[in-house]
Amino acid sequence: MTDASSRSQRPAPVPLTILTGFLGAGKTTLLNRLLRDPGLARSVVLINEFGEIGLDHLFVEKIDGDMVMLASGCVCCTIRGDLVDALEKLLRDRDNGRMGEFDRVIIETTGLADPAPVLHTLMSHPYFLMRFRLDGIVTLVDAVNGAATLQNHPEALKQAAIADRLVLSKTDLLDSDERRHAFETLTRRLHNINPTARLLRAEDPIGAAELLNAGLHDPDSARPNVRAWLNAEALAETAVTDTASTDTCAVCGEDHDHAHHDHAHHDHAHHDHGNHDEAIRSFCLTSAEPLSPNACGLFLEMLRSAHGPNLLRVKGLIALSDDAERPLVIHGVQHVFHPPVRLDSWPDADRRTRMVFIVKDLDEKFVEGLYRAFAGQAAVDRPDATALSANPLAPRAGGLLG
Ligand SMILES: Nc1nc2c(ncn2[C@@H]2O[C@H](COP(=O)(O)OP(=O)(O)OP(=O)(O)O)[C@@H](O)[C@H]2O)c(=O)[nH]1
Repeated sequence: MTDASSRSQRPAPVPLTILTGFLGAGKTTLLNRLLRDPGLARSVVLINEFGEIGLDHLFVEKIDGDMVMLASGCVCCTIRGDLVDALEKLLRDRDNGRMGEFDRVIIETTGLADPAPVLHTLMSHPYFLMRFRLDGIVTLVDAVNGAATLQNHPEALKQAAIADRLVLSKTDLLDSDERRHAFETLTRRLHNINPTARLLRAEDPIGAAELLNAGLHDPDSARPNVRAWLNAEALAETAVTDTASTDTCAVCGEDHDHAHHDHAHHDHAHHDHGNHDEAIRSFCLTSAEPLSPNACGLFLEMLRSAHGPNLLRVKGLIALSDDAERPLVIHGVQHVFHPPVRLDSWPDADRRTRMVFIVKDLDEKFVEGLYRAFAGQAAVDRPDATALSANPLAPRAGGLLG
């Protein structure tokens, strides 16, 4: 059999959605509603309920038709192997006709889960990379208790930071001015944490169309929908090939001359953006210059190996110099990156490299500087230039006494 014919017989990858949110945020309630949507009639749901099934049970137990319950423990750590086993079993059962066809898999994680390791499992398993495609991360946030949860539980903050869709549940309980005011603050805060995610209310008549299909693949067309997936428009852009540009700060909404604007001083010294989630920042780097494939690999590897834990999510479309007509799609969650995909052509007229970063405790200037260095655009940065000019021993025109 030729490569081409075996490829053509390979089943299309099944879209996989991760549904997360803190304990009691309303995941199961939303899921029950979603599953009534005829568009999701052929979905399989993997549920990981913390502590609900003892370890002496089978690691996967088929319950209630298309529901599969994962064993006790947290999907992000103790049963990551079980998640792999459960997904492999699903594929085997489907391929062998032991279970019906399914069009989608939804994993509902326990509220205590860090969703990143679940994504790592999917992004680094060679067989799953062929059989599944990550469709998106839907995170539920309780409109009443969400602020306190974000404050006290770092995993909840991370669930919000890496989401493609943020769904606010329990908005029907906003029955006082105090609660409504707190809710407005919460929505602003969520937007600051993750401006690229669509913010929705569970109370609204939202269904599969609004919540799902948040991935790179557009089910309505044969082409990837990179623009919607990146949603770079939601962020201020930092043009790394320009010497200066005026941008709108993603944190405070003010315009700045980027070359002279020090975010670190600006937003912490003058603005109160709320809470310790200020350490989470999102930004978009753009560049009109194609990057050599080697430089691109080194840039991503350096970023990943040195700052992996700080990269909550990285998505990008990169122009490469070996074939500037075929951009590269990158997608990383912390230190794990999906194998990069080379597109056949640009998705629209914008031929610039665009990389969206959601990071924690990582300075945008650092990432920008690193990109410049690999793109061969290294420049003396401003603090160093100031240090030089303020140093009486630094060489200058006219000599030391000049
Ligand atoms: N008023 C109101 N109650 C809700 C809403 N969504 C969920 N609830 C209630 O909140 C409680 C928790 O909802 P679940 O759907 O079980 O939440 P969960 O995130 O699956 O909970 P865990 O699995 O324990 O993490 C239940 O009593 C729901 O009835 C909502 O939009 N409005």
